[in-house]
Amino acid sequence: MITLRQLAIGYGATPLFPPLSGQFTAGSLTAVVGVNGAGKSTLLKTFAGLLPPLGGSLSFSGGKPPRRAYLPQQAELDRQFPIAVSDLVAMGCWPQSGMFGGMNKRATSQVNEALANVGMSALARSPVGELSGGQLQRVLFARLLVQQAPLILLDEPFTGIDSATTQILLQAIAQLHRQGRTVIAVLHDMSMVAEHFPQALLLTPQACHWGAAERVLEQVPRYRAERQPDLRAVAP
Ligand SMILES: Nc1ncnc2c1ncn2[C@@H]1O[C@H](COP(=O)(O)OP(=O)(O)OP(=O)(O)O)[C@@H](O)[C@H]1O
Repeated sequence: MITLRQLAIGYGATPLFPPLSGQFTAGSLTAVVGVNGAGKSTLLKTFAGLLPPLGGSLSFSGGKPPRRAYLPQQAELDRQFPIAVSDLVAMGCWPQSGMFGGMNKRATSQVNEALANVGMSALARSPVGELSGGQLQRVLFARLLVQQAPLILLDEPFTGIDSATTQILLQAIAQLHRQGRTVIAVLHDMSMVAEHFPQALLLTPQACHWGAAERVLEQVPRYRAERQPDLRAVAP
């Protein structure tokens, strides 16, 4: 679905990591990992069409970019915007209905279903400004669900989020995967990657590693070190 050919990204003349080539196949579920500043968010912004590549190319099957649902890091969102929870979620219907298309029955039931999926039905009429960080993240996920985009881009969706919300959002991601969406998520928790993500892409300034998550994670020193005690435990 997305083919990278010698893709170079960054903000100045120097790319953040070596040119990247490969493919995100349709329906794949990939975690993007790497240390702080490796370029994970920048890569996602490039996929979202918010930043042009410095070099190489990014192409999509079908010739043009598919509809993309992009969830940026929470810090980049304006919490003070005066809007109710259900209206924020309904904004996810705009790509299909148009901004002034109004909410038909189908869109309304999509919004209600998405809020139920993330356990937020009871707060549908609450102002967004009154939500906790975890509640806000659930609502933003509900907005993402109603977008029904074939390509989903998630930037650190679990950072600073309580464990109950994390479990709900992991289930929502698994559901998107079962529906055949292509999901690319920036993550910091390597155990979570190992458990829930079949594919991984590790970015470092020296080299990028891309493929089956268990093999890619072997390249992460911190993850290898954490697993050493387990390996010793099963050794004869
Ligand atoms: N708008 C910008 N202009 C110039 N440089 C930027 C800009 N945004 C980020 N950078 C720099 O680009 C590099 C990569 O940033 P990016 O946010 O993509 O890293 P990251 O891997 O997502 O890090 P983190 O895990 O801390 O979120 C960093 O050195 C950062 O300082």
